Amino acid sequence: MTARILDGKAIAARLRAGLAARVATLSFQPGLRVVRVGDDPASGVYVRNKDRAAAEAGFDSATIHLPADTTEAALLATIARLNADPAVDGILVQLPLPAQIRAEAAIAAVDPAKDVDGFHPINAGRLAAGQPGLVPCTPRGVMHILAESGIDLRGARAVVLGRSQIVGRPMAQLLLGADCTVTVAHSRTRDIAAECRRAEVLVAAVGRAEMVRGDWIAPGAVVVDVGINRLADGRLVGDVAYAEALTVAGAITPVPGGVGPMTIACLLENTLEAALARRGT
Ligand SMILES: Nc1nc2c(c(=O)[nH]1)N[C@@H](CN(C=O)c1ccc(C(=O)N[C@@H](CCC(=O)O)C(=O)O)cc1)CN2
Repeated sequence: MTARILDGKAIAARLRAGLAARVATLSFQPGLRVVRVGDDPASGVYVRNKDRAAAEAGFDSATIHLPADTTEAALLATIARLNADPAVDGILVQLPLPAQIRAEAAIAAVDPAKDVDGFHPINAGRLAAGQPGLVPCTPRGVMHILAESGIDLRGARAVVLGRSQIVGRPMAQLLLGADCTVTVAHSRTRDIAAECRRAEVLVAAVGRAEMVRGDWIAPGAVVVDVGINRLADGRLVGDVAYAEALTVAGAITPVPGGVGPMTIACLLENTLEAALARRGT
């Protein structure tokens, strides 16, 4: 058996085209500002890709690039200025941040109505309470892939591997909201492989290259690989050993070309939503 490949790149392209068509009907351009601090090379690529995707879809997008020695107070002042700017609908602080800045302080400084990353505690709380709010882009992208691929989640046993604020926890909330029975497995879980083997839907978000082996996967399971790990030889791999998983899973997202492109498409979706809500349209 070879798993069906869930083509996130194609789904993201369709989502972006749909968003561009909606933006073209508006009397204003939704405004997005991405704040990058320092010179992390991977962040440079992601920020450029976000900026380009936003501009292509008709958003008013710009990156604010601050030096690596920026203080936390200076970053918070930049965020405060963007919070107060009526032309700005969405603010995103690219992670990781340099060591002298607490990510949680930067996240909490963003106006929740402009928090297009969905990381602010107010938006995280809304998601946990089942209330509408801005949802983190990567988990939102995973839900789009599953929906577009016709995967029935009602009553499914889902295992989320990883408990980060950015992916694991919101992912679990979204799957719960879609009527899955959800287990969150993490570094202290006693037998991770056994938990994964129980999954009909397995979402791997641990940030460890190829940690999930083929024999951790139940035959026919849907495997969503959120990991993006650059190996020493330059290859990009996920958290799942892809070649092994292909022979066991029923469906799988590749890396690259799976969840990653959805993160950027959902950032645009969040920005449009924030703009429509803020401007009362
Ligand atoms: N403020 C945020 N910081 C970070 C987030 C985030 O959602 N908000 N997520 C990641 C990085 N990220 C977006 O910022 C991101 C990572 C990867 C991709 C992507 O499209 N990956 C491609 C491969 C790209 C490559 O060749 O390197 C793929 O998977 O096909 C998009 C966005 C951490 N920081």
